Amino acid sequence: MIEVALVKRQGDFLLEVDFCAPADGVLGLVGPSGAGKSTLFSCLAGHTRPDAGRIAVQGRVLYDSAAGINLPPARRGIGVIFQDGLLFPHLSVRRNLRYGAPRPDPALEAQLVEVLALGPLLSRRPGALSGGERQRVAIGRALMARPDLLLLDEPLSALDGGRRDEVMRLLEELRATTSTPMIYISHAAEEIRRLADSVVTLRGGRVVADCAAGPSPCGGRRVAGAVRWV
Ligand SMILES: Nc1ncnc2c1ncn2[C@@H]1O[C@H](COP(=O)(O)OP(=O)(O)OP(=O)(O)O)[C@@H](O)[C@H]1O
Repeated sequence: MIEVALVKRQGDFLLEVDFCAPADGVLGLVGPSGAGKSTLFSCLAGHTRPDAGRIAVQGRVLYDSAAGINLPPARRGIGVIFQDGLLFPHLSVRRNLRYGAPRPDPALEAQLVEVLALGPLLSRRPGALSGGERQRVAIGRALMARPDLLLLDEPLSALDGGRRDEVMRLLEELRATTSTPMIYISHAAEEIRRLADSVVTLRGGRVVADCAAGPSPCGGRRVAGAVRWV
């Protein structure tokens, strides 16, 4: 279960959300520009400290203002992937991948190289990769840490049509083959339709309960009405 209840003020903007979602599959996070998606992501990843609230993933508390808990990003077990697949430019693909792992993990590395088709790229540096290839490496590096949760912030938006489709197919394959839950921000309805198992819609810093609810994964304790099971 992914449990999120938090308040964060930024200037005139107030993010105030309270929802839960199953910790498997893909949760789509959608909403118009300025709705607070990136702010919520940043709070989940630990880059922004909420004013109050609680965040837990699989029962593990990452942030709890009442209990004085605020784990730093590196201890949250969360992998983050941004639009432009930030990689270390001076390291080879192989070393970028290994950088993600807290300790050597040859079995996982081999699996990811296979699934992400990185074999021919391993000795290249990021400057010699296409956008889609860079994004595949970024996904691999995040997964090398065996995260409890993967956050993807518009991972396809910097890619052209062909590359976008290539990485989308890969994400579909990952959803089917790994047990790592993902939260996926996108403006593209098509991406959400293909990838997301459930959806949270943000508007003006709040979760909008605009869809019929299925059974609540947390016993109706939270605003299950805000989560649409697609
Ligand atoms: N440091 C800041 N200080 C004041 N306001 C901020 C700050 N950072 C973001 N905001 C405001 O918070 C609101 C939410 O921004 P956020 O980036 O989370 O939205 P978003 O849904 O991710 O938008 P987009 O889809 O355009 O990326 C916006 O109104 C933004 O102007």
